[in-house]
Amino acid sequence: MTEENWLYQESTSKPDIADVFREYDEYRRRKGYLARVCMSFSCTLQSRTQSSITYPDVAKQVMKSKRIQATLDTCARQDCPKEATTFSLDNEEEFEDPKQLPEKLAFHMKRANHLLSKMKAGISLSLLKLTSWVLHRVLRYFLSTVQVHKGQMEMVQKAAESSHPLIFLPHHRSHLDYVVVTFILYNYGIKVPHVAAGDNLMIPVFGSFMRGLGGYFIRRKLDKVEGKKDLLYRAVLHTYMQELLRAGQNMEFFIEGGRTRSGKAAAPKGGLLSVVIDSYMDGLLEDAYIIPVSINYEKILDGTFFIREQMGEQKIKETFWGALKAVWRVLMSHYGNIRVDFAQPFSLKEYLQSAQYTNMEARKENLESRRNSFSRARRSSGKLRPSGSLTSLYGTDVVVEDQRQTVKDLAQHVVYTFVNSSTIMCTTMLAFLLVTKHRKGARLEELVQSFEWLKEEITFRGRDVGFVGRAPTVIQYAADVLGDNVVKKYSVPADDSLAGSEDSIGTELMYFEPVTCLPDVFELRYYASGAISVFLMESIIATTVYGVASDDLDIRHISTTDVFVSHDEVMEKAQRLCALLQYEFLFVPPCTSLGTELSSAMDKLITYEILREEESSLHSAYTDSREMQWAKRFASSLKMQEYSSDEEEEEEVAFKKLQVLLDEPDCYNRFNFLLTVLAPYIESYWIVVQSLTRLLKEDMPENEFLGTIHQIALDRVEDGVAEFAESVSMECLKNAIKALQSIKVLEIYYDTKTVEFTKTVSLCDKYREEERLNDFIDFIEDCRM
Ligand SMILES: CCCCCCCCCCCCCCCC(=O)SCCNC(=O)CCNC(=O)[C@H](O)C(C)(C)COP(=O)(O)OP(=O)(O)OC[C@H]1O[C@@H](n2cnc3c(N)ncnc32)[C@H](O)[C@@H]1OP(=O)(O)O
Repeated sequence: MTEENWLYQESTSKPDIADVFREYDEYRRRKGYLARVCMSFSCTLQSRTQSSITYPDVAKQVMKSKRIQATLDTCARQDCPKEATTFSLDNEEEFEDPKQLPEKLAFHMKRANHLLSKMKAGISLSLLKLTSWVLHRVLRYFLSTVQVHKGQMEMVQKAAESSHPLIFLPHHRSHLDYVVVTFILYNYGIKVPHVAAGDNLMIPVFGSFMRGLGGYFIRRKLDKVEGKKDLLYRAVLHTYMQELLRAGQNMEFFIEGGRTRSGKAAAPKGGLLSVVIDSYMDGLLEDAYIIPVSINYEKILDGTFFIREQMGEQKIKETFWGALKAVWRVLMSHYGNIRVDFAQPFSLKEYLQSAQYTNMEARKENLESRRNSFSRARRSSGKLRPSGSLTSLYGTDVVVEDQRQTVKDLAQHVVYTFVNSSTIMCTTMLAFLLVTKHRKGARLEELVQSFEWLKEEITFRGRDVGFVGRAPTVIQYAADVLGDNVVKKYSVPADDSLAGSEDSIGTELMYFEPVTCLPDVFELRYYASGAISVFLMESIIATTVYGVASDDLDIRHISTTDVFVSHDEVMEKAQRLCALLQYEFLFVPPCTSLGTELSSAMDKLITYEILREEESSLHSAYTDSREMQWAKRFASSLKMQEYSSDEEEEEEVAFKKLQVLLDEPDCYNRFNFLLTVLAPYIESYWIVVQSLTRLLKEDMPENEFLGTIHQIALDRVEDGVAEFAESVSMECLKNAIKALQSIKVLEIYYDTKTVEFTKTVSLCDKYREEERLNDFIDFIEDCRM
């Protein structure tokens, strides 16, 4: 048996994991020859067949809907010479030339029909059957298994038995994502979803297939002209989705709005999700089940498209020939195993109700009154009304901020769930170890030790790993799957200085070395990113402790020096670090407080004996005057004076301090490991904040600023001074600018003095003082390894 086959057998030997290919084969084998031939095309894994499921065309209902009628009226009136102030159709006398109205109405009606026909899906059962049959054969060319968790599939099937639509929200990594999700659902006898596809995918032949398999096409930017809402387009999309939901159709969309370029989840978009929430608010939908999905690959199929973009190059446009070439490349390669995780389905209704209790009372009242007012409106006269929405995509006015937050919260909850419930594949584990613990490379024995340690850490934190088997075999397999451009694998004689093990002189040792130079390092980092979420919060605390104690802490070797940091300073600065990295990671779900999560991460570091907590009073706690001053400032910011009016008492307030213990190898290694998890990001952010001093002299066009910092990052790598080559990541630099804007260090405005109203970056007033800006830069500088 070859090594690969062995691993294939092993990886599906977990009792709760099913391989869709193998289940299909066994099912067909059990059925006998005749049945096998007859059911060749229609075979699904479950007794419930797809033939009993219907996929109605809702186009007629869309065009007849009140929302579309009212929007047509609005658009027609907007085009007429004199604007009307009301949406009612019976106000024609207000126009200079009432004859124009029907003409304009007809024009917009034609446009609405055109938009809808370009958008809508047309699911064909025969095409689904044929595609499933083809996929069962073709996918095996380049995949070993498509694994699902049996318990999860049972939960999804149970949810599908209810009368409510299922909303699948997957993490978007590859073009194979939607194929695999529909393929699995089809095979498990679940109604396949309608999937929102960006209109860039409307390419000849492929586009038509996609429609027949559930794809409907949406613009990736709703409004063609910036600042002007395309009301008709929004209304068509909104109504189309609502009618699908009303008809009980399942849905799927990629809430991040595109494939991840870094391997991490991107900030979610709220447009399509707002329609689902709006449908519930409108009373059109009694309930729906939300199902976050994560699709985990051993090797990503989409090649290295993201490397170009991380290096600052333009995205390549999707074309027919490009798609054909990609299919051919995929068929000629091997991509190992895929594991698809469906998180526990949750009821939208229950989520919104519990959000009402946990979130602000005000939001609750808004939602309630909104729902009630809509029900009243529907019961009242049959007159046309604009049906403008307050929570959603189609708002005739501005979406209320409070309602927008409800949608954002749900979107973040979904992203948090799919990131934190994803299975960690063996390639991710190997890449993660190679960018953190073994950046300079390691012998197989060393990697085996680290691999087993990492597996234990992952499973201890309640996450699953996507393989079974002995670590040495898994590591070698993972290195082969990742390929030579990511991990170099070679043999070295045991007496080589690299090997260094005395008892193995004369034999050969396997040595693994990550490729850490540009641009290939982005591929390595891409895979490694999948494991960051496991250690994220602990890494934030470790990085902050290091930042706070940087003057006294030398992490180059084990040290027995007593180093103390203030507990509250660490907590406060950790929150600031999270705010700075807000576009890189989602630290906590919206229903949880960041402070609580940081505290429990700190408790973990205390348990590992990296930190020791000590209680002490303010006046004796710190010999260092900087910390003393900080502690006093912090005390006053906590409004201690409310409890103690005189200075004497304030001085006696107990403060927690933390001793940093790096005298044991285990603690020292873990602390260093935690620092390396975030270190490349810190380096990118440091490059950006350092460059802020340029803005002290004058504001800069945003593109020029971004270009300058990208060039600085590239030069640092070329000059050999960059610690991490991946710090040049364009996505990271852009995220840093967005975060600085969000925490009000930077502001971006349109320069009206230029002809094209150039987007310009400038420092916020507070940071125009050099001293203040330097303080801020120092904070990031201190966190750098
Ligand atoms: C067996 C067989 C197997 C084979 C099987 C094959 C399957 C064959 C299927 C093919 C399937 C392909 C699938 C490809 C996969 C992709 O193409 S992924 C890319 C396309 N998908 C997406 O982007 C989905 C997520 N994106 C969104 O939801 C975005 O919001 C939209 C709808 C695209 C719009 O984006 P945008 O124009 O950038 O605007 P955005 O700022 O998000 O907001 C738009 C409006 O939404 C509303 N909105 C936004 N956020 C909020 C909020 N938080 N609260 C309330 N309202 C909000 C507002 O009205 C807002 O307008 P404003 O009031 O701000 O003016």
